[in-house]
Amino acid sequence: MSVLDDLTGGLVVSCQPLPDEPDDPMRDPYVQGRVAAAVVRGGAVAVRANGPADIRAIRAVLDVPVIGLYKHGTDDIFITPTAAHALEVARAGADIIAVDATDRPRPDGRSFADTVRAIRERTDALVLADVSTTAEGVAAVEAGADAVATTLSGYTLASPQTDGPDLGLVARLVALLPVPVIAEGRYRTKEQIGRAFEAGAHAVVMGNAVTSPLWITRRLVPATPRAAGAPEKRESR
Ligand SMILES: CC(=O)N[C@H](C=O)[C@@H](O)[C@H](O)[C@H](O)COP(=O)(O)O
Repeated sequence: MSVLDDLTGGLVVSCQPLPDEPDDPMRDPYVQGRVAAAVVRGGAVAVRANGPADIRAIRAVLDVPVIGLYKHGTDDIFITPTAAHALEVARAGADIIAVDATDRPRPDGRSFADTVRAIRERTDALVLADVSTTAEGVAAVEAGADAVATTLSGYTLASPQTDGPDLGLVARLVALLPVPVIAEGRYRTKEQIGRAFEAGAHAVVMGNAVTSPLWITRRLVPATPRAAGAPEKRESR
């Protein structure tokens, strides 16, 4: 029995401030802990969170599985770029560590397979490979990943740049891989969640559409007459 079984057929909610918004008022471990508690009360089977401080704050108040990651740096690979980042995530209480497994150079020069080996030597936490293509998913499993997520489709040169989720990638990975495939990346609606499960997803991760008031409000405001001529990034006081 693995912690991945607890995610089966469920909604995972990603509780993170907006990455490109240093002043996102949600950037606060206490706040993310409350957000995580709320989504679990609403039925989320697990949460995904970024950085040791947020992961610790969430772990302190919740028993559900935590998928942890550590966004760091300005290189292409910034989701848990090294084994050292992964171990910090595990120490903070994550059960599953999300690691960029795309086919791009890693900042420390190691391969994804080496990174997984180094993680395995030091922790029992599982490794979730965040990929953008079918080939990356296959390679990630060969390298020892316990599960694969479509998180990075749409964010690499090798993947389609679409507004919606990459449901085709979910289906292709499910057909090829012996490990759970998690659908993640731009899921916004119940219909998209349903289609991901029809494609064989083990679980679906939803982020900003649930947990970012800043992101949600910015998408709604342009529909109002007040928005005409208003400065683009206006925040409420
Ligand atoms: C590409 C990248 O860095 N994705 C990150 C992964 O952890 C997060 O910034 C996303 O918010 C999250 O995965 C899900 O968010 P949404 O459901 O809004 O796509």
